[in-house]
Amino acid sequence: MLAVLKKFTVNIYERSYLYNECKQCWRVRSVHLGRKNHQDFRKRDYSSPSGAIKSLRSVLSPPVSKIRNIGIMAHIDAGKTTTTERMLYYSGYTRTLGDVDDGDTVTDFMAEERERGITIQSAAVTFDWNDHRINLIDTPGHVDFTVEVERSLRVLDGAVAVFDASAGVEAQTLTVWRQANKHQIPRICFLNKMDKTGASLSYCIDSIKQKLKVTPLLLQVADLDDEFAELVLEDYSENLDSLPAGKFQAAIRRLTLAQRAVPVLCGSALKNKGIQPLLDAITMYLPAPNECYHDFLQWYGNDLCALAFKVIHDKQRGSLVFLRIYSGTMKPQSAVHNINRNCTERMSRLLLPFADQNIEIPSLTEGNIALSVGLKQTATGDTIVTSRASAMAAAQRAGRADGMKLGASKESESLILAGIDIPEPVFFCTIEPPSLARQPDLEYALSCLQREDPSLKVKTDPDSGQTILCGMGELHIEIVHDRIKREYKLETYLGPLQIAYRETIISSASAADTLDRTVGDAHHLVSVKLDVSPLLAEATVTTSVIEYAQNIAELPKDLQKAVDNGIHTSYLQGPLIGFPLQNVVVTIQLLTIQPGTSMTMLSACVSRCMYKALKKAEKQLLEPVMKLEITVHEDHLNTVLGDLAQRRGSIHEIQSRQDDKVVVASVPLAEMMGYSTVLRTLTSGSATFTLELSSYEAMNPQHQAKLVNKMSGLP
Ligand SMILES: Nc1nc2c(ncn2[C@@H]2O[C@H](COP(=O)(O)OP(=O)(O)OP(=O)(O)O)[C@@H](O)[C@H]2O)c(=O)[nH]1
Repeated sequence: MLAVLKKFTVNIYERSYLYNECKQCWRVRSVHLGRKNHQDFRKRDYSSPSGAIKSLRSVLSPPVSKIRNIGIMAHIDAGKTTTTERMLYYSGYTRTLGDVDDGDTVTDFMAEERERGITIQSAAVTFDWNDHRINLIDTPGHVDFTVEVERSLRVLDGAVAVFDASAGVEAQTLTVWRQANKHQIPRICFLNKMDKTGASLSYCIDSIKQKLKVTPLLLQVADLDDEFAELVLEDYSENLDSLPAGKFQAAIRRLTLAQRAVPVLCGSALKNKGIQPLLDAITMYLPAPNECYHDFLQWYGNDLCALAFKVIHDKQRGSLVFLRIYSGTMKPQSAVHNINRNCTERMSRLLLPFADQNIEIPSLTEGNIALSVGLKQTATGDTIVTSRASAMAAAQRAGRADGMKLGASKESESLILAGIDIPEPVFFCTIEPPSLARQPDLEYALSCLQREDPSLKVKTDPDSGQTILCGMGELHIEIVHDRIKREYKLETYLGPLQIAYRETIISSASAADTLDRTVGDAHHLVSVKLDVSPLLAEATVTTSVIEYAQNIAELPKDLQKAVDNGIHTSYLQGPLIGFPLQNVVVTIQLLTIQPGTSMTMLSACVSRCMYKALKKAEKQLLEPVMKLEITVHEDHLNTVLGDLAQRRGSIHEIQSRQDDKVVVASVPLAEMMGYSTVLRTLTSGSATFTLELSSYEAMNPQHQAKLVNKMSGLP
């Protein structure tokens, strides 16, 4: 069987191979469709949906083996939204074909998405295909929203990677692909835009092999090439019986689930080509929820365990929480327990995001995606169970399973389903309401948005008291600003966009400090001596690292916490221009506290002492350096490279992609402000780029001095 399957991976230009492949492709489909002769296959109409719109009454919980929780992931503009719209249309649940260019798609439902033509939030959509329930999660392609992608990947059992067939594997696809590898998600590839000039099957297959390092199984050629399909179906039809198609299908499924190979299909969503075979492939090759192993399921048995993977705020219904149910049953009008927030709250209604409507349902079982109404505290990434008691019981089982006695907090930690890696924001700016009286409205809007989007951080400037918005990119912050205006009817003012620098030290220093203060009747006296030194670690450490000299006896917990707090406070504001520290280790050499001294005074003294030590050390400013990938026509290459040189950019590689060049470079973020406009002007709008945080790197002394002067208000 494997020997035969290998034919899928050999030179795709060989006619004999192509014949074999189409033959098998046809066989797989004919078995799947339950059609026994070629005539039937040819009659299948791939250009219009089957029958009238389906009755939504048929929406009941299907058997778990018939559920597919699938994500669509890709580079920006590869056609995810168009593909999703076509799937809904062909599944028979929507009557009209939505179009991103006309702004009337089902999944891009936020106003910003419809206007900008990009997908910002992953929206779950449910529909049925060939007796299977498909829960489809559309994920955004823009690099500012990688957290959205990660969040949706967490709850998927399989994924479809959509490619622009004229571009092959692009930067963002690679990022999302790696994220999918991390979650071990079986995938199939859909080479979209085959209708486009410059679309190349061979180029895409090569780039999938080279960049994604996977074995592609090409499953579909015949559907796109009528002449070739005719050859296979008519002239060679007598020779098709050598291999049972069911075995082929099973082998492809095994390879896909084991992630040893990736089925590749092609089509054109815009021209309605290849969507039905893609839906067939999703049901045939991607796994059902009960085929995916999750460690924690053994602890819950039949109890409810679900993960909140998305929160949206609806004006009428309040917050709507998308949940992936891993075990048990969810019912409306019931209380559920949130392990992360240690609170119990009531779910009023349970909905199924079915096609373009939300359908009220009496219950939903494991493997499904539900939309709940009424949960007021649950945020993205929270774990939901039946009750506090069931969480405790599961925690005990988890403890027993590990064969060790776990502390209470450790037990509950082990029950929180794996969280999402949230990268540190690189941009920030102040945000102000139109008047002081509207400050509470702003705080409310920001707290709702943060519940939806964990990559959005909100802080208060300790000196000015201003609210600071921290985000993943210019677009991210711009969209938050737009949403506050649109959804919360609040006109806010953003300060200039600033870069989140970091600080570190490159030499050690020591300091001592004593705080002696009487407040009312209480006398507080504390003395501290400590050293700060650079932490020589390969990885970046942004949390405080504290060590105690050997002569210091183990501190009681409350004292230790007060010391931690003091150091943490200094860590948040470095000595140069007040940016957070990284890679600094603090060693407490001496600590004496008079009984009766408050913990706040202890923290204040430690913090002040650390600041003194940091001031003495040699300081270094670190700036975010981005990985930049620009796709540009070769005519504009030199102009783009010249411009990059002026931006302190280092070029790593220039790849050829047909008539285009792909420039891979690293550039300090400070040089990339407003780059999209500049690039558009330089290349007459023909180039595209992606930007992603690569690392924080030391600034050279001149740039550092210039920035420090600027930030300190010096000429
Ligand atoms: N020629 C051609 N264009 C397509 C095809 N599919 C989508 N497009 C166009 O490509 C553009 C992007 O399509 P979308 O469906 O919004 O892509 P997306 O991947 O969802 O984009 P983001 O949500 O921004 O990441 C639109 O202008 C579509 O009309 C196709 O098969 N052929």
